[in-house]
Amino acid sequence: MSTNFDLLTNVEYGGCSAKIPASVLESILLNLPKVTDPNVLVDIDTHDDAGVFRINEDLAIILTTDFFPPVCSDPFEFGQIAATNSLSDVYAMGGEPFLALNIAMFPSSKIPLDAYRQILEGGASVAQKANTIIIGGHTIDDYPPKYGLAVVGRVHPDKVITNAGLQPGDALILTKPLGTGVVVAAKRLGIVSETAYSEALFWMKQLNNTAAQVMQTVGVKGATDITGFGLIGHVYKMAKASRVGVKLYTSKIPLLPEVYQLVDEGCIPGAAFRNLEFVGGHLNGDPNVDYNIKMLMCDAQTSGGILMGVKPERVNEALSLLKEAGLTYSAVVGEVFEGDNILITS
Ligand SMILES: Nc1ncnc2c1ncn2[C@@H]1O[C@H](COP(=O)(O)OP(=O)(O)OP(=O)(O)O)[C@@H](O)[C@H]1O
Ligand SMILES: [Mg+2]
Repeated sequence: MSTNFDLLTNVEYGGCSAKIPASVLESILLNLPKVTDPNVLVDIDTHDDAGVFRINEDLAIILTTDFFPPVCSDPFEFGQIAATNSLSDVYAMGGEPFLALNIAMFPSSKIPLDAYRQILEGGASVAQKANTIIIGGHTIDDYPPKYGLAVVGRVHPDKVITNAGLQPGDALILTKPLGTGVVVAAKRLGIVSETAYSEALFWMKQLNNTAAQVMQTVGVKGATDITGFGLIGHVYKMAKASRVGVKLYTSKIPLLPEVYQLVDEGCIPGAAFRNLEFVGGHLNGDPNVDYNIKMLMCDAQTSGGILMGVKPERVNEALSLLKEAGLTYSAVVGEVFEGDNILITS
């Protein structure tokens, strides 16, 4: 029998907005022992999406894990979104996932067990779509529930895409609309329409697989997926790792339906303010910049799109391929320059 248990009644904040603030994470990771193995192509030094290890001259493996509390009411959809988000870090590095483990925390005495079954089924359905085999997992009794995957992917060692690979002159393309954090907060408050909520869920369930293929086709070297630190936070991390400056255009940012109005009415989740604080003095905004869009650029995304640096001569090709693949909101949202600041202009 299937139960209809509303997971959102059980969490204060879910999805990638449950991550600890980026500045706190950075200060903790600084103290971990340094990695010296020459086969480690990417480690935590550059705060990238996943670790990459070279097996031989034709193969490197990508390893990543992500899990979080519910971001939507329906258990099956939560499983789908959490799995899509976990797989995303492999795609962001230009790879193809193929193996995974379930990682789950579930309060077996507080929530009907059937909801757990549905979460795992949602995850399994996405893994299947991504040609990824789930070969095991781990479950802890814990409240609130949390779910995600540990994923192994593969990539050619010369085709690894990193957050340190942006080059001055690159155009920045974003593949999904922003505002999932705002929509989920508004859903809890009962102030978002069912249509806008469904649209947010639709985008959180879209795999970043086609974006990864397009990146390889047009020779992208620098990319990341936009998640808990928001567009601004992830751009700042990329700019720092790539030693470049980035300019973002508020008028070009793709947004989910209703989110501009919701932010205008004051529906701004706390994570957005933490992300703005993280970038702090490195952000130089045009004083006339639209405040609501600036806050949406800070909104913590769950299972967000890929932000990729594309050579100007390949931009039209990349945009057509992304749109043909159904990523209809894909747009150039900024550009990379020699420097070290994040500029926001209209
Ligand atoms: N407990 C930890 N131990 C070691 N490294 C960590 C730990 N937590 C995070 N990291 C590292 O910090 C960096 C940033 O982590 P974060 O989870 O923000 O990246 P991410 O997986 O791309 O996020 P998202 O899944 O939201 O896209 C990564 O290099 C990650 O491996
Ligand atoms: Mg990531």
